[in-house]
Amino acid sequence: MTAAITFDHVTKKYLSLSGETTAVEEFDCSIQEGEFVGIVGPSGCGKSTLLSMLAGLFGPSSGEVRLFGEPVTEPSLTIGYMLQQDYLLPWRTILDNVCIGLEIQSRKNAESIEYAKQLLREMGLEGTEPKYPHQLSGGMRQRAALVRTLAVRPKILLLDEPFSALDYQIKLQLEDLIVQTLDKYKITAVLVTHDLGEAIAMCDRVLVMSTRPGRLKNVFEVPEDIRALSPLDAREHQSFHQLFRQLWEELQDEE
Ligand SMILES: Nc1ncnc2c1ncn2[C@@H]1O[C@H](COP(=O)(O)OP(=O)(O)OP(=O)(O)O)[C@@H](O)[C@H]1O
Repeated sequence: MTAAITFDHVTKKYLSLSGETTAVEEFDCSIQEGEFVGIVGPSGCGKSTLLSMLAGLFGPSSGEVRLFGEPVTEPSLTIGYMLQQDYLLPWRTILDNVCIGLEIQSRKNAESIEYAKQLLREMGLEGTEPKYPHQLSGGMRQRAALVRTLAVRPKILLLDEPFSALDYQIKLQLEDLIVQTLDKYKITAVLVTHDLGEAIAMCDRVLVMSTRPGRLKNVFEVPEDIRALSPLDAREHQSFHQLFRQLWEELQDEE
């Protein structure tokens, strides 16, 4: 079966006035359709660089990045990208904000607006359609950003530390919501995070990267008994603590 995502011997070097930086080196990995994969690693090891290449923002210096078997050459409509900041436009209502991707792609119509409204309801944002971003809490804004990303029906969702600006309780609620949504809409996802617990509680597999230049150092499968639980309940499970320690020790060697 063709993988949803393939990194094939990917190396990325940045050139700047201060010289050349090899961010990622010989990174090899395949992610199957419907899988949810976490990437953890020391600061600056190239995690965001990997997501940017998946999103088609720039290409690798060598090697190839493929989506469903096709080389990535430009930003793809099959990708949704969610960042730490919500980037909602303050002068637009929530409904107009969540429809912005549909507008850009000339796909805004009665059916797609109804779908956006359905997503707002599923994210617990019913009634916020006519409001403006400043009238919403941080957690609500981030949920609105998630709706904006999902409204264009991406096949792949990239999450770059999407919860790091939120308080702990809101973060756990959002983790749960995202896992349910990915499952419901059969979306493949990649999560970059510094929070090992978050990666274990949400993902099917966790990739550990080395210090820069980032290489794939190890891969940990999240046991089925954790994956069957909600991100909140997973944190109570014995296997969660074992895996947390393994990941922690793996990363200690890298700091
Ligand atoms: N546009 C750029 N030009 C030059 N160097 C860059 C550029 N973008 C990133 N880098 C460098 O490449 C390396 C990898 O950066 P990247 O942001 O991908 O790492 P990261 O693992 O996501 O980091 P963090 O965990 O701190 O967010 C870093 O050393 C960074 O300074």
